[in-house]
Amino acid sequence: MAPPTTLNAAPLDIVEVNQKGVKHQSELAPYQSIVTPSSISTIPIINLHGLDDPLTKASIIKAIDKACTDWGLFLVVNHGIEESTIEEMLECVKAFFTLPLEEKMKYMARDLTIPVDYISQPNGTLREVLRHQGRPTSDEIILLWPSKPSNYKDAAKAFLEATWRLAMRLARAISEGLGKDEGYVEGTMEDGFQYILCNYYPPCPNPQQALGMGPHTDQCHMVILTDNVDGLQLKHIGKWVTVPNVPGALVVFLGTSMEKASEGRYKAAEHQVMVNEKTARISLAVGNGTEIKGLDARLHL
Ligand SMILES: O=C(O)CCC(=O)C(=O)O
Ligand SMILES: [Fe+2]
Repeated sequence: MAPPTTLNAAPLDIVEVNQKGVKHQSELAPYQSIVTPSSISTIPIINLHGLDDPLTKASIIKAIDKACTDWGLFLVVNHGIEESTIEEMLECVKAFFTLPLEEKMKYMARDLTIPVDYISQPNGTLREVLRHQGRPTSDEIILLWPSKPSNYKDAAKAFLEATWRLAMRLARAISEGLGKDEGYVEGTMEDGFQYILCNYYPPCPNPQQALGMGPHTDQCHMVILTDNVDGLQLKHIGKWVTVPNVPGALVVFLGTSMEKASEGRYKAAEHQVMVNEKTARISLAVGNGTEIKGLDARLHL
């Protein structure tokens, strides 16, 4: 068996980021002074193959603990979610956002009791977002999810269930990395809440002058995210670092309740989103956390 590996992403230095079309720091607006020129700034990519093998588990747990401590964000490969499950969900979400506006508007929540919502251009951004609960769920809730494209409900159910299983595996690994019982974090997620934000960012002719989403942290234990192109940025030691879109990898980052569960050892990842001049970007951000009930759950979306 191959030893577990903690691969390092290519250094996010100015040259590499420039090759991706982002301008030099001095040409950017202040909030986009983003580039970390140091080659030591490499976002960890953790290979989860071997996480269930007693021989290799400890070193993977150590790598996860280090990534959580140093970054609050890491990429995972061999994460156990089928490529086809992710692809189908991305395709469904893309198809949803290409529907006519009046069709999408059917999902605008009329009141706070409805656990599905579509918003066009929140806070003056160009973004569109479809968001809904993944857990707890029921046939009645799933009925409210988009009916177009026709496979949306099945694709979302499969994707969200697989994502929750991955969140549980990571919760166990994180607990051990914290020196606690394996079930420490998982125990707080027994009747846990899960939500998905499907974000669509159209191309923007002046990407230097706009942000897809401003700086924030998310209120959950961990977000598991996939996208079709770079755009997500993490604040790391005072600088914005672009999180690379690595084929086959998922992004994992910590939310505010994990900061609390870790008694401050880990920090919630502050992040923002850049827009792209040429390419529309879709991201699926799945928040996984503790139980949240009733109206609070709806407000949390
Ligand atoms: O689009 C992204 O990469 C991040 C989205 C995000 O931060 C969110 O939905 O809370
Ligand atoms: Fe976020």
